[in-house]
Amino acid sequence: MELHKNELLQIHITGMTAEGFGVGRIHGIAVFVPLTAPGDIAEIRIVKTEKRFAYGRLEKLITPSQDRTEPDCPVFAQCGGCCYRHISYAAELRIKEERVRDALTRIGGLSDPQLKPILGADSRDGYRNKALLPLGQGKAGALQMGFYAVNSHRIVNCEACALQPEEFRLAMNVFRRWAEQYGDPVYDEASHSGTMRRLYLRKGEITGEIMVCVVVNGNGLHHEAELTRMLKEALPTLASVVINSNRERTNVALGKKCRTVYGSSTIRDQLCGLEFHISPLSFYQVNRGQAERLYLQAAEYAALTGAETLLDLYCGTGTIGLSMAHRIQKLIGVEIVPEAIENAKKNAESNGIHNAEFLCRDAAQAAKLLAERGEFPDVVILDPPRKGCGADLIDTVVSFDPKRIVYVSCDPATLARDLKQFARLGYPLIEAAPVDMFPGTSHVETVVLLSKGEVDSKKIRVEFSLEDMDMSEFQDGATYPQIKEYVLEHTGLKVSNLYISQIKRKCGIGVGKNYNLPKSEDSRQPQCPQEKEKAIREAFKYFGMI
Ligand SMILES: C[S@@+](CC[C@H](N)C(=O)[O-])C[C@H]1O[C@@H](n2cnc3c(N)ncnc32)[C@H](O)[C@@H]1O
Repeated sequence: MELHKNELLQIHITGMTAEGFGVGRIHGIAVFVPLTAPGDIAEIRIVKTEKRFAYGRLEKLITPSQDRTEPDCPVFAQCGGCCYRHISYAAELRIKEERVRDALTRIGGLSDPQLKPILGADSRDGYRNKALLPLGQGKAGALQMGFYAVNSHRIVNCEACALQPEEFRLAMNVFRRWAEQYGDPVYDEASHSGTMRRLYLRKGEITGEIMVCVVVNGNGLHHEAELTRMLKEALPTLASVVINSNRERTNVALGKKCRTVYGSSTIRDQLCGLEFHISPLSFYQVNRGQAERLYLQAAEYAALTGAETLLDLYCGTGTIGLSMAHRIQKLIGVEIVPEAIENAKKNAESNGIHNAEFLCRDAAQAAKLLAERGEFPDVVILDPPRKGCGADLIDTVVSFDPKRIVYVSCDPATLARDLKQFARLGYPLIEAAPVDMFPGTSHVETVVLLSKGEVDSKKIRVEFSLEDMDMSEFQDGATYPQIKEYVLEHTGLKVSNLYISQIKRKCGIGVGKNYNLPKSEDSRQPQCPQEKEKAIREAFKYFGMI
């Protein structure tokens, strides 16, 4: 049976995708429907069909899921920021925990991963200490500021975001007023013209210090002094106003150059009883309260005795390692962003920590350098960006022969991929603990312990069968929607299932025997253009499929 565009059908939603779309099956075909929830029985209209799945639009709820709640945000349906404001927090946590388990079994090949119950947050709202808000021009010329709609670069205008603290609402308000009177032209992505690209806000939750940064296509703004004056009036704890220059024609949000217009070039916050200085370009966990819980879990897994050398790879401003520095002999932190390393050194000094060394390098290169220096850390902490660690780094980390490896990840798919390699090299997963760092949104963090030694063979069996899986329409590794999302996010290109399946064939990755093959020898199927092939291959690499 096939599904047809515009068909009106009934569906029972049984699961949720990583992007936060409800998913159910009609005639055995998976249908993804935004704004639905597991347990919903709904009337939907098919809006797009692919060979093995389809997208639907919610038309009418017939029987709502018991998990449903009334969304408390006026732009929830349009905004790509949150995807769970229509269900209870308990249901959100259940879905996220299941997502981690699913990645560990489906991608990581673990038949029965040891998973702790997910660590939920005290509050779903007001937790974000950082917001990077794209700016645009509305139809009537008004400033647009908010988040992008799902899978697009269309700005959903927002006056106040529930995830953010009150000071960000005030800063946004001031910026709008200032822009109306004094603002430079808003940046236009298509023509790469105009000046104001983003409003970037940060808050030190404990100190209350606020940083306001404007990202510009150029060197500055014509009326910076006016902006500072208006911000100071509205925000008594304003500590820093910064201009970030980003002249690149890319989706990368921040440029490399910052100029402080007012106050300090950093703001301060406290984490695990220590004080941290944070530059605009340095990574800092967006949910401070949950970061403390995550670090506590990481410390428990690290099981430090006081005698160890601890290697903190991807250390940012040094937060994880420094929070454990009093329980070790020596800390080595590695990070690629120079400003973050400067912060880390200052953070060690201002907290009176003298057993730390920080290296500004690529993690894989630094690990090799340490091996050459004959430094063999006893415990390694890894906290990479979403793309994960990569094979080279994993090899070097294993060559240190550490007692324990603690891996903190913000992407269950790449975590699972990397765990598979660690397991092959003798470091199986002992336990994983999901932590909800980003309530309301689709993201979930996980901290895991890997260790050598005798482990129950049942827990580390690395094999799986597609037939066992509930989501059997998916191929090995990432799903087609995940690949599409990755490609769109990283290159701005839209790729079809046909193109993905063509490149899968080229790479020797299994696709269904007749999946997307031309119906006859001489039928003229469009061929994936080179640019898209490159982007799809990058996505395959990212998900560990090649
Ligand atoms: C998820 S953050 C973790 C930061 C820190 N551990 C924390 O908890 O705040 C990942 C960090 O890795 C850094 N990074 C990205 N690619 C890197 C690379 N190839 N080598 C070293 N560091 C890298 C980023 O700049 C960022 O600070």
